[in-house]
Amino acid sequence: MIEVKQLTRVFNKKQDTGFGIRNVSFNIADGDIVAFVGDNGAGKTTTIKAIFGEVHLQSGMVTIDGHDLHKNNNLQQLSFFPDSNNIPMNMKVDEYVQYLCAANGISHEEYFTNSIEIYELLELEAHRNKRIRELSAGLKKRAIMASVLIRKPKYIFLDEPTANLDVESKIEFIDILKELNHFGVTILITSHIIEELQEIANHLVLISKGRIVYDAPFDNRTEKMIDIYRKYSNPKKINLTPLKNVYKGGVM
Ligand SMILES: Nc1ncnc2c1ncn2[C@@H]1O[C@H](COP(=O)(O)OP(=O)(O)OP(=O)(O)O)[C@@H](O)[C@H]1O
Repeated sequence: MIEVKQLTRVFNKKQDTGFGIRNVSFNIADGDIVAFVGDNGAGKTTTIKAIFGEVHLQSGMVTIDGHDLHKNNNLQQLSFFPDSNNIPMNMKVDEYVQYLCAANGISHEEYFTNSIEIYELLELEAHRNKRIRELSAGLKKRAIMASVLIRKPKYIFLDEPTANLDVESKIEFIDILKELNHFGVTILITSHIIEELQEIANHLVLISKGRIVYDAPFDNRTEKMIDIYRKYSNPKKINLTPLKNVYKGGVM
């Protein structure tokens, strides 16, 4: 179990109005697929980076099975699937994967054996010696997925893994996540495509303006994530008057 406790990071001095996250707390039980949902700028990436120790916190801590996540190599049980802009573009795919394996205590033998299977799964074999910046958006996501899967982590945190993917690749990624969960991998995933989260999540955490506004188990057979989002995230209703003013005389 991962316990996220009272994480606070505000990015300017005005604690009341500054952007960031405030007292973010929620638990991730082993075996869960947590949908972490919020609008642009709500604080999802900041929270995930804070969990991985990549954001300096003003307060809060994260534990794994009751122990500090950031001590005794505990963090190696987790793997982060970052946004494609946050990966080293000049590295070759295989260099990137090997680097992350080495940094997370994976032996060269394990990297070698697993990489053969995972490159085959993700159809990356022909691209492993290409620089990441040369890859299409979809292939970059596959390279990141390879770096995650080869390490066989117990927990995976995915920040918009399906953004920019075509429909077929999205379905493949979701199928991979479902299968990983059957193998006992615990998952936290952010996405703006709520339909795909509806399909796989069994726990929903909503964040709005840096605060958790909803945190509960989710049953996709009886609940609609979009309805919970509308109720708790309080999305602003767009003022359509300017559009009506432009179009009131009819179209060209
Ligand atoms: N290093 C930083 N310096 C200043 N402000 C930051 C920094 N990192 C994040 N923020 C601000 O904190 C808020 C939360 O950003 P974050 O990237 O966590 O949102 P998000 O929910 O992941 O959004 P998106 O869906 O657009 O990716 C935003 O207003 C963002 O501008």
